Amino acid sequence: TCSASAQQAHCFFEQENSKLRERYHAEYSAAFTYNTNVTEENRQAMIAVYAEGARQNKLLAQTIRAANYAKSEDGNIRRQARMLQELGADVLEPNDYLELKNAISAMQSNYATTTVCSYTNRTNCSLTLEPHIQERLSNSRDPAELAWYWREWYDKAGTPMRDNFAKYVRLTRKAANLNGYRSYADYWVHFYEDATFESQLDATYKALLPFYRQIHGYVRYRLRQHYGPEVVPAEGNIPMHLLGNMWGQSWNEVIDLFTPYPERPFVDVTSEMERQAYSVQKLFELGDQFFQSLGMRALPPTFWNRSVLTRPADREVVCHASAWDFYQDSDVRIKMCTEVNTHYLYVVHHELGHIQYYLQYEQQPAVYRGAPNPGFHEAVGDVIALSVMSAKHLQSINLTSNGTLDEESRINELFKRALSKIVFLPFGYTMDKYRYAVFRGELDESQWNCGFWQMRSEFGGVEPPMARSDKDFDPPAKYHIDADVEYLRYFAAHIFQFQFHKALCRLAGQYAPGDSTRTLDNCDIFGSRRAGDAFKKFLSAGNSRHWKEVLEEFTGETEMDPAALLEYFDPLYQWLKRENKRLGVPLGWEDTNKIPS
Ligand SMILES: C=C(C[SeH])C(=O)N1CCC[C@H]1C(=O)O
Ligand SMILES: [Zn+2]
Repeated sequence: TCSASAQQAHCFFEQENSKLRERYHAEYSAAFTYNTNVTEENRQAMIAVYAEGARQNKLLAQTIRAANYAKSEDGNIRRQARMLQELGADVLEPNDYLELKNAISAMQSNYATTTVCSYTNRTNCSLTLEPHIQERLSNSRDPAELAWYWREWYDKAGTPMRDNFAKYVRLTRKAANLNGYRSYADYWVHFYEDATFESQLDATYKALLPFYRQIHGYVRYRLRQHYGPEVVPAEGNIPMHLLGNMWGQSWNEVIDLFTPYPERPFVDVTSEMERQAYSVQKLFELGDQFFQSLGMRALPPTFWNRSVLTRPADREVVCHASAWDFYQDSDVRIKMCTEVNTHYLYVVHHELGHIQYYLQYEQQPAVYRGAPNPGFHEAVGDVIALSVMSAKHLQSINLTSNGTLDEESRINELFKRALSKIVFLPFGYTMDKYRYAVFRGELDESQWNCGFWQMRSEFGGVEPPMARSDKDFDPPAKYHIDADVEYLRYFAAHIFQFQFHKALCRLAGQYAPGDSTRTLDNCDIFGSRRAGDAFKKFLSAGNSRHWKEVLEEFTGETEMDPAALLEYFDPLYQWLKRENKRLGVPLGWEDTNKIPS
């Protein structure tokens, strides 16, 4: 046993980490069974396994506290002790814990099983978000049809979940307070190990707002030209049902409505993939080959036979894409309802980024098998996707003919990328600023819905297609709000990914400051072992070291910094400022009038 050995603390944590491996394996196995077969029996079984894990984690935290390991003179022991003492919801008494897990899984089940009625055939009420509703939001150009699907989804996926959400707010607040946090928001932010991270979030949003206002103004102007002044205001909020995404978080699905140079050739990857009869399997093989080209890990055989990569015909699943680590040796899987199109080409790479991170840090003790900054985990796949989506790479895999773009095509491409990367920022900012306000009691429960839309308007200049009130409850119409998934990680990832991209492109010889033949937006790191080595070193540390240390070794920086993002998009930013001035496009927006003032 450990007590005899001189390295008592190390022996203790080695033992506990091997037990954690088995507990995490059991928890993620039960959760995967539920997520890939949404039944009441599987939901209950998952909650039972989590409840047992919570009981064990509580005992472990008490033992660590009693032994005062958090004060050890060994930094590694201190770090592990501090992390394992953070109990989160596990601190709750068993009945509160069960009530919380039941509320969250009820919201997740509702989200996963909600179907809506067809606009064109009201007796058919079997339409699912993926693929049916998303296809209509991307391809319909009828504002009435788009408003129909928007309202159907929010009324059925959001409003019925108000009581579960209220329970979730009450019980997460109780857990946070029992753990010594002022609120669940403060508990969420502590994972960034940086007391100033929330103010950096505010500063980054403000730094990018001028660029976003240029995009927002131009899109509103072009949408108004297409749909007319009855549908799109000249200076007000953009009605979000026109933007090609249920939550207005990315607008690239409907870029054909506002392509800067519509006569210029466009890299329409979706139709090219269809023409070449691409399979779902092929999308994952592309991603797998990319990581292998960098000298990184190949997908293990178990990935291919244990993942759920398309929606099964015979059972309900949680379609929202996710990557899973079963805390064994290379037992990693993805669950998603993949379709063959550009959107899922991105999502496949995003999820494979999580998988690669799992594989790179799997030698770490269980407690360190995670990212030191939640934003890192969400950035890995996106960095690879930045190379994949470049004209140079798409040509190398025969998905486009021209690998180098003339200035006008380049503006089209940069605009399309900005419609997901820049447009996303006010959305991501609002997802957590709203929940922080709710968790901190700054937004009264009577204002939970109107406050949500007020913030979407204030920070992003978008609004619902029709009036909403506090009889509605719209936030749970977004997966992450049902599933208790914090969102700052995605905002941070949208900034970090350009810092990673710049460092990797430089290592791959694909980028040099001031060299117009090697710019960030046409860099493709495919095949670069130098880039791969640096990425492996960064990822394999897992959560064993502070994120600023591993970031500095990787990119030379110690902070989240939008400079690389702004450099990537600079040609577009300059173009938009000139074009909006030339067209007389008004910038900015007023408060929404879709909520009672
Ligand atoms: C693809 C995933 C699973 Se981690 C996701 O939730 N994402 C990826 C980008 C933003 C966010 C979203 O869909 O809201
Ligand atoms: Zn992700």
